[in-house]
Amino acid sequence: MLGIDSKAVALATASAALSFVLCKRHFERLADAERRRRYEDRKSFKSKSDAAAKERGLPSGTKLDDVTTGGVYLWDVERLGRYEHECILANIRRHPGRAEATRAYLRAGPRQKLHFNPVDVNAAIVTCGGLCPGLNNVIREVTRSLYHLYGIKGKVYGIVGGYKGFYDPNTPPINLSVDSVENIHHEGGTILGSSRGGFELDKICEFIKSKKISQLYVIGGDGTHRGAFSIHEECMERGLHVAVAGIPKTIDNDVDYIDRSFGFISSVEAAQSAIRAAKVEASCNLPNGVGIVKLMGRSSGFIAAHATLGSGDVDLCLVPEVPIVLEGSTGCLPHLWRRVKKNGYAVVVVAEGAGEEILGESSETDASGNKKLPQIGEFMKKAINEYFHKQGEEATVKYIDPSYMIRSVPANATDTLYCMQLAQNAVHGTMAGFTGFSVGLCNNKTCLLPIPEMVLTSPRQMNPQGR
Ligand SMILES: Nc1ncnc2c1ncn2[C@@H]1O[C@H](COP(=O)(O)OP(=O)(O)O)[C@@H](O)[C@H]1O
Ligand SMILES: O=P(O)(O)OC[C@H]1O[C@](O)(COP(=O)(O)O)[C@@H](O)[C@@H]1O
Repeated sequence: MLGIDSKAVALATASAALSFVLCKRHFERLADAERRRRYEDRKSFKSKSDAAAKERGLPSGTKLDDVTTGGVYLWDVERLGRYEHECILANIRRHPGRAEATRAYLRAGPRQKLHFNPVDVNAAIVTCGGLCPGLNNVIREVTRSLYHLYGIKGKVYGIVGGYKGFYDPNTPPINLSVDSVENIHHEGGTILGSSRGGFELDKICEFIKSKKISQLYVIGGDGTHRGAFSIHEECMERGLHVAVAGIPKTIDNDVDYIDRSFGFISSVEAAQSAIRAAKVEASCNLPNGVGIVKLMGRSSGFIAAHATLGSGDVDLCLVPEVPIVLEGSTGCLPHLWRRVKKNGYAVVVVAEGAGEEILGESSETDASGNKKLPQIGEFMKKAINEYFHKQGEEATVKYIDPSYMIRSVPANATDTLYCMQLAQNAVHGTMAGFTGFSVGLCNNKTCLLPIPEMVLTSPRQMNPQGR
């Protein structure tokens, strides 16, 4: 009797273990398939954007390995010994079992030898694309560095309203002086104004030539940097003696190679008040309150993810990098239902570029050629209402879109300091004669970065599986 029972127990245990293993394998296979699908999605997104970049005739990312005034600065570490400049190793991560080329960037900072005589320097500053906290700080610090650190005797032109301001008679340039920029860093936006679209290389170069400009500071995102590099190349072509420096601006934090873009931290901070408001609305409005906050992030969810993690109050965060699953065991609607049933309310943060796989890609574009985005916030509001209705209850969904409020705030102290470092180092770079470069924090050190390479892999995305 005892023998039969123990056999039965052993059999039952073995069969339970087997079904556990099979079940586990099944779920592992499902998880693998999902990971694979996401990987393929990301790969096809990247190859599409690379193909689009090629079609639009963007710079191919040529590497120059010499330090000249026309140089772009990306070196193999083995060759660093040939130069007297300090470099910062770029790709410090090593994948086990994979050989990697080591790259390094030229460290930014003042140089002993100046290429330009400060007496002869006329400069121009332009801000392009969407707004971002810190634009005024950069304008202020470039102007102050030119006059205070290097004592230039020429003019600093503020180009009004983006690239068009180089040639639009309705928006003539303004003169920037140490006095006129003294207090601008307390304000959001840009005192110069900005715009999308409009880039007439010939007219821009004509302006540069006619005003005898020898240094151009271009503050903008990947589109603006593509323009900046074209200006640099055209100036070289025409034999104009001009140093062109980019200062990367993006509220979305999607310019590649840099640790973070200026203004990003201020925006994440500004998003906190919207999330707090959504929480108050959701928790006070019965029945079943849900607060949705839409944040910027065209093709990457850096702001949404950082604001979410920084707040600790968000139940669901949707980003472009992770396809949205609405229903089913891993669906976000049942998840929200469970959160509301447990806590009485729920808070959702959604990046504006999330959910294209559900809503489809728009064929419309803005003046710069950036594609318009479907209305994911409104879509989620409707989907949540319908889901609760299907469960036999009503939800009270409040939708908040604070996008412009978040990018129009002044820079906080951290970004103010960062903007100062970027601006000063852009000026150090141009005064030393470097051109066609951008400046940014790389592994926590300010570096001069090669524009063609930087724009080739921008916009970057978050790695949802990253650490
Ligand atoms: N490939 C390019 N070559 C030259 N100018 C460009 C290019 N792409 C965009 N621009 C110009 O740069 C400016 C800003 O571009 P936009 O895409 O709106 O913002 P961002 O620079 O923030 O990406 C616009 O005036 C646009 O016309
Ligand atoms: O409505 P606008 O001014 O075109 O700006 C909206 C877009 O600008 C962005 O802030 C990014 O702009 P930039 O690439 O110019 O930094 C996106 O997040 C957003 O989609």
